[in-house]
Amino acid sequence: MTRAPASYVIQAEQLSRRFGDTLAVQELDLEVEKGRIYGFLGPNGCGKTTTIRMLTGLLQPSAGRAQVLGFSLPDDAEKLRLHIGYMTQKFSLYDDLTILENLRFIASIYGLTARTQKQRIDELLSIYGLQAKAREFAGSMSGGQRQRLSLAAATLHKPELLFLDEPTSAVDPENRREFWEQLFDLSDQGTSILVSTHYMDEAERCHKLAILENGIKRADGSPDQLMQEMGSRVVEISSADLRPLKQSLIRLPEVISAAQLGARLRVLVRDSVADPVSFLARQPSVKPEDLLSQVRPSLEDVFVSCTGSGREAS
Ligand SMILES: Nc1ncnc2c1ncn2[C@@H]1O[C@H](COP(=O)(O)OP(=O)(O)OP(=O)(O)O)[C@@H](O)[C@H]1O
Repeated sequence: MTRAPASYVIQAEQLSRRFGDTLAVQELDLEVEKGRIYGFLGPNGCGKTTTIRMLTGLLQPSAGRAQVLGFSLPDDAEKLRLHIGYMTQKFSLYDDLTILENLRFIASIYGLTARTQKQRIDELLSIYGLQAKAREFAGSMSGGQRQRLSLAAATLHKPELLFLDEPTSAVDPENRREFWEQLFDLSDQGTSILVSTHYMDEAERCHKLAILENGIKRADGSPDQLMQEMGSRVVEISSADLRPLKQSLIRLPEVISAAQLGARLRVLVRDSVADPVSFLARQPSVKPEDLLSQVRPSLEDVFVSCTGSGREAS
């Protein structure tokens, strides 16, 4: 593989990883542009962490190659280390050190000089609202504070590329919103970010994303592009009796999924059906008084369309 052009911070080719009989990541091709926020969307166990660990150089791929910031992996993993930041799923700082001590410790690992260390730590404590807590033990912090400290630690050395593995799974919606504001600030300053999530609303905030299932990339592109190209259309039906309606529609080969949303049924119909509203209205289980309308797709619809996770007739 040739050296990655500067416009891409990650280029992976046929990257795979096997653990015994489990194929955690299968032949993944990936391109992440510089300065962008790129999302990995998928359920637990789909291979997000394994991919991130390979792209950070911490885990050897079973097959395939990647170039990250122009370094070839797995060979140049050690050289890559100082150029990236990695916020792991679990809080990986020391509970029995203070916030300040944690940051000083990380700064020393990155080899920052005493002067740069102090400057940078003061700056980060201020950006992430941790000054008042600086001398308290990390173990006494709230979920939101821990998350902000983890982000401060991961960005101490001003990495060009930041890997975040499900960074918001342990915090409330307000902290999640604030956290994303901070990610956009970093992105505006030129940091490229790869973030994994299983939240649709977070994936929708990314410039581009890949949808992963069972270690396989099912789709990738910008959220808008994925919604336009998802291969199905969305119809909502308001009806008095949604449960039996759902059971009957889900059996049709033209229907990808049917999900109840309050008093409406959201039905994904394959785009081989020219007029999905008339098609559904013709079904015997749909009553003349039911209201049908075609609506704009969401990222969740894209996810269901390309992973086939909506066919269970629950
Ligand atoms: N060290 C390991 N040894 C054996 N199997 C592993 C190992 N690491 C991951 N796996 C398996 O590989 C698959 C992908 O796991 P991975 O952690 O990458 O998924 P994930 O999408 O990050 O999910 P989660 O959010 O739960 O970590 C799973 O089936 C997992 O059990």
